[in-house]
Amino acid sequence: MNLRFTKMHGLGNDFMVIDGISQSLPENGLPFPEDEIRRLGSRHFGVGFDQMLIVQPAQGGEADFRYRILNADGSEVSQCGNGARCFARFVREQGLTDKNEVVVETAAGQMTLSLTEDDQVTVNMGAPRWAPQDIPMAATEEADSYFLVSGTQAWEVGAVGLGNPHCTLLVENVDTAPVETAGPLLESHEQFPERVNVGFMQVVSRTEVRLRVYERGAGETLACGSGACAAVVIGQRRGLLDQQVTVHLPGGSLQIEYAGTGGIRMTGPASRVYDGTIEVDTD
Ligand SMILES: N[C@@H](CCC[C@H](N)C(=O)O)C(=O)O
Repeated sequence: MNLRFTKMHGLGNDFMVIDGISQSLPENGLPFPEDEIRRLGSRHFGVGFDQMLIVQPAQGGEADFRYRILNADGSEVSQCGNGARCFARFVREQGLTDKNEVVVETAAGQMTLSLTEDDQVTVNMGAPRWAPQDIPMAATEEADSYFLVSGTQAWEVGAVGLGNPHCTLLVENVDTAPVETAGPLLESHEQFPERVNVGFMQVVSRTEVRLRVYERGAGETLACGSGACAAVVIGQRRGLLDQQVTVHLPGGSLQIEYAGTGGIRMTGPASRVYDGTIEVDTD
């Protein structure tokens, strides 16, 4: 069987997007087994992506759609900020909706996505969850920062749940931050039972930061939307940042706004790269 897909990206965080509304998928909603997702995610042996996104009909309530997110290592997760913007553009361009405001359900709950006239997408990412059990993280009580120890190394991080787990370290300069070495150690640190996305944030001013993210299940990406939201609310909690912050990532910039209550708003672009077809083994 042939399956159509669209390659998209949000600031270089790239996705293989599959329309599971106009194409029929297996009963579990997943067109590929985990090892095949890993192969397709490979930049040498497959399509190459950070995450695969699967668009499905909503299961109920007031949502317009449901979408599922799979990391390049095949693990299924509940939140993806850049993916949400690409998802919104995808359902409009595929003609699956004519709405400019789309409500989508994910395993993390409902989100509202708004397509703006200047071709940007704003996502209400929901409220930050600080309680350790909601991140989830092993810690006796909620704190502004936590010390994580691994062997002879220790790091001070802020941690927050946004439907997926994040921790963020403050660094002097993101260009020289130990992303390739500390990233994997912290991603699977024992205090994060579901692993964690690891952000390295350089505060430039109260309204501007630079950020690199070592993503759970994907390694360092050119941008991480939920990581940008996490870094901003962690910086705000420490009194370092204002309500509106521009986050510069290797792939480009996002605008993040959080007033201390309600949801975090993230605004940025979403781009289509190409449409393709792939043969799926149905045996
Ligand atoms: N790139 C994403 C986050 C994707 C999921 C993440 N790797 C996880 O495992 O939680 C974003 O833009 O938020």
